[in-house]
Amino acid sequence: MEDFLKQCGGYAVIDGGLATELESHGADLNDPLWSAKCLLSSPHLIRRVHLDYLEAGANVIISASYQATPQGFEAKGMSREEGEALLKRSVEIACEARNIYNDRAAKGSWDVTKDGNVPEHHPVFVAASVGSYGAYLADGSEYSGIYGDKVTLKTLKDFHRRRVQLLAESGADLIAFETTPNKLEAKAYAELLEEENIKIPAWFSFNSKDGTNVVSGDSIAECASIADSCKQVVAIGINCTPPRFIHGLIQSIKKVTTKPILVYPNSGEMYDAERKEWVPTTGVADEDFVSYVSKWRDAGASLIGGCCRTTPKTIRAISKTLKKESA
Ligand code: MET
Ligand SMILES: [Zn+2]
Repeated sequence: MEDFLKQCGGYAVIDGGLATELESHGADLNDPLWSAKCLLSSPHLIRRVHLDYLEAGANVIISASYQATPQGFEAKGMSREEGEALLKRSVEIACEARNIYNDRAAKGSWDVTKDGNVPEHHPVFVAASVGSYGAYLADGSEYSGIYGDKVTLKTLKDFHRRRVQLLAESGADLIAFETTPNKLEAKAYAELLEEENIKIPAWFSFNSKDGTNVVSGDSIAECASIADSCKQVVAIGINCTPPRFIHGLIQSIKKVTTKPILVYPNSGEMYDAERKEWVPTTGVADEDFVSYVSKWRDAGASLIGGCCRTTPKTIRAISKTLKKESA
């Protein structure tokens, strides 16, 4: 990760919301598989959104496997082999987007973007997304972190094991454990990475709704410490959390780790778990989002991007800000 950050000029740009951007291109993700539904119906659209993020300046693109699980595909009537192939496909699509991007860079044949910017060629990592158990349940519990007493460390490890094994062999550069809502799940990830002797690095990213704790109420310091103790973890941070909470969370994480810190907040809009939709008007405008970027960087974040409801426009603005300041 240190080398990669150096190649990126000190700071890396993470992509923006994948699922919500797919939706704004007309994909209907009202399904337990969420963005993974597009692996079946419109892989070309996933590739296009990855490419849009790359051309906007992203150094890390995150695959469409957030809510893709062997268990979820099986529930759709697919065979084990079909489900596993689709999971790997999510990473292949991201790698294809990177190839197209590198190819265009080599030939200098960019699509000039709407605002007249010519993209620059930059290093790219493909991250394989792993959403939480709560994301698989698709009942909003990834934002409550409350799984009930029946869900133990073993339940979570068994649930995640196969997907993690598959993604580790998929050609991705790292595994992105995203939107982790509690410390039990962080512990499950850390133990799995060691038990399975996973060869690619990982990042652990948590979500918060109060700026002090992760969504379950577990302390961010405890969660970040679990990540810090795991040797495969190369970066620790926060995603899908309103921008206003990020600064304080970076400070809390910094107290317990020297590993790079990543942040990719959502647009600040609220998610209505019952209606399964984002409530507009509750968020911050792109310009306001970007005005936070240098503060996050100064507080100690070295990978910065956006999560749900952020767009290539947000990412382009983040990239410009970071570049300006490291120049
Ligand atoms: N990388 C995932 C996405 O943008 C993160 C979702 S957080 C609920 O689709
Ligand atoms: Zn999100």
